[in-house]
Amino acid sequence: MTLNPPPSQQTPHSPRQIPNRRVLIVGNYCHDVLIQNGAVVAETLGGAASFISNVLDSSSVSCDLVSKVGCDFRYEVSHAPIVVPEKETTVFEAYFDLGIDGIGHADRVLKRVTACDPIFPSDIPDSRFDFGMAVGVGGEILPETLEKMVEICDVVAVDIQALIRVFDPVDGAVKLVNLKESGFHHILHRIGFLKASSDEALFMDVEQMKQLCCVVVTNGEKGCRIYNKDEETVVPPFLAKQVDPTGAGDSFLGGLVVGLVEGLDVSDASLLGNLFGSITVEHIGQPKFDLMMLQRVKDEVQRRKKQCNLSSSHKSDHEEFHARLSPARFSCFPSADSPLQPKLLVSGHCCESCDL
Ligand SMILES: Nc1ncnc2c1ncn2[C@@H]1O[C@H](COP(=O)(O)OP(=O)(O)O)[C@@H](O)[C@H]1O
Ligand SMILES: O=P([O-])([O-])O[C@@H]1[C@@H](O)[C@H](O)[C@@H](O)[C@H](O)[C@@H]1O
Repeated sequence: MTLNPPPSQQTPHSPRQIPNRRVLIVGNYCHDVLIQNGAVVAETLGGAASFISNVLDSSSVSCDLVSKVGCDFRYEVSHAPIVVPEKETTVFEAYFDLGIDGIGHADRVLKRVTACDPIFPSDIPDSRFDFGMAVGVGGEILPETLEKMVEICDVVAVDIQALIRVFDPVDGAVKLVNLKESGFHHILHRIGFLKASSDEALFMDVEQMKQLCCVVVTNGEKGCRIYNKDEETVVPPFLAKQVDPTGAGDSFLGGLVVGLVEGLDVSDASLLGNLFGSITVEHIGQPKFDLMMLQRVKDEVQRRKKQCNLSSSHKSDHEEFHARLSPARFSCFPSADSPLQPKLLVSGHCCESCDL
């Protein structure tokens, strides 16, 4: 599958002296508090920006990151955030035993407890980028922020959660509004990719959106599905032992963009997304990717590119690439038991039996 750039991105930009920087990530870091049976079981660095930059850094893809936190921010990160003195860092509580949440996760109810400042257009550098990633978690991406991103980036990938989340004024519970009523609808024809989980996809018209941009719908252990104009592609998952689902969608998007930056087509890049998503659910908080696994992935990506250059008939065949990427072969399952395991552990599923 090849991507048709949106019309706004088909026109060449005015001549530039300075080459593009690679990837711009826009979204706030946050503090995540994981709660089970009324007790805090873990406090971790969160926010889509943190999971995505972890994937990009691990894959040696250079990125700039624009994120805001308060003075209370308590993590050392490789991409320094803007510290807003009078504000607190965004905090999310994730409850793992409250049943179905407002956004449909059977295993997680999210509440935004505090919110740092939005990210304004003036916070974003005036450089040009190959890829922009609009990945807010707590409502920090404004329509004018996304407008600036589509101006300065050749292709923009958007996580729908950055656009459609609203927060209960009393307890901060996350709810979703339809994309049409989100205040971003007028910009959507200018973006390249829209990523949604299967629960979030219920809040948009996929048939309409796939005519405007490439839509990627993730579906947990079942992998993902790509909708691009009239093409639809199912991309199979990888085996995983789920411990904590937090960050899977973010790492997926990181893997997708790594693949695109490396020159893979969208369906092959989505396989990388599935791979990083599957490894993320095996960890609490930020996953540390195994160095040997990362090297194998790099080698396989180069091999795949050569293969696709030699024969266009390979392009739609995922099976070999999928088998060679399979993390089961890299024995990267976590070794230690985690405190969340008894409740959240999902036994591994075989990708061959996927019924997506
Ligand atoms: N239990 C799992 N087993 C294997 N892969 C998973 C699992 N959960 C998530 N993933 C991978 O991570 C991606 C994103 O997960 P998903 O749960 O759909 O997103 P979100 O975290 O936004 O709800 C999936 O498309 C899949 O590739
Ligand atoms: O799990 P996921 O949906 O990919 O993404 C998560 C967000 O939904 C959540 O708001 C945030 O607190 C987590 O750190 C993570 O970014």
